[in-house]
Amino acid sequence: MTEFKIKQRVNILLKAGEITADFISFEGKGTEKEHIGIYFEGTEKKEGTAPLVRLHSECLTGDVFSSARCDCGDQLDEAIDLINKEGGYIMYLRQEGRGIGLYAKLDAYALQDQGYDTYQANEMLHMPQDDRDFGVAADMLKALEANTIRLLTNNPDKAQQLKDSGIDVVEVVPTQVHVHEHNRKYLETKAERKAHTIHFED
Ligand SMILES: Nc1nc2c(ncn2[C@@H]2O[C@H](COP(=O)(O)OP(=O)(O)OP(=O)(O)O)[C@@H](O)[C@H]2O)c(=O)[nH]1
Ligand SMILES: [Zn+2]
Repeated sequence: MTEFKIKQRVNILLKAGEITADFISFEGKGTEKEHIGIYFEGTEKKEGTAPLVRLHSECLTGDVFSSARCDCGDQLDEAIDLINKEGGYIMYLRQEGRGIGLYAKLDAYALQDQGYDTYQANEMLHMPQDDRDFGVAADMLKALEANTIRLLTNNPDKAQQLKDSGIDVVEVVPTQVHVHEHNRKYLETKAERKAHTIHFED
C-alpha cells in the first residue's frame, strides 16, 4: 500500500472573504475519489481542546443546489460556521448518495417518488443501503496528525468506524436538526432505520 500522506495544501477565502480555510489533498490508497480535508484554524479556539471534525459525504443536489429533499446543504453550512469558530477539519468525502453515486441516487429519488423510503429504494436498485467506508477519513486524519478529535455527527456509525480505525473520538457533538416539510420523511427514516440520534420537536 502506498503511504498515505498530504499532497497539497492551499489557503482559500470562503463566504465573501469572511472565512479562511486550507484545502488539503492526499496521496495514497483510497484517494482515487479526490477526498478533501478542509482545515479551519478557529477564531474562538480554546487551548487544549481536541479539533472538531465533520465527516461530510458529498451531496451535489444538497451542497451546491440547496435541495430541499435532504439536510446536507444546511449541515455543511452549520459545520463551516461552527468549525471555523472552534477550530478543526471538514473531511469532504466524495461518497455521493451514501456511496452509490449521483446517477443511482437520482434513480433512488425516482423510486421514492413512488412511495419507497430511502433505504428500500437503494435495495430495489440492488445497491447497499449505505456503501460508505469512513476508514479513508481516519487515514486523512492520521496524515494530518489529528489522532484525537471531537466528532460533529448524529450518525453513530461514523464514530464507531473512526474508533475501529484507531482515531480517539473523545466527544460526539450532535449536529442541529434542519427539518422542514420536504425532508421530514427522509430524516425520520434515518432515525428509525439507522439509529441516528435525531430528536424531532413534534
Ligand atoms: N442513496 C441515497 N443517498 C442519499 C439520499 N439522500 C441523501 N443521500 C446521501 O446521503 C449522504 C448524507 O448522509 P446521511 O446518511 O444523510 O447523514 P450522515 O452524514 O450519515 O449523518 P450525520 O453525520 O448525522 O449527518 C450524502 O452522500 C447524500 O448524497 C437518498 O435518498 N438516497
Ligand atoms: Zn443531501
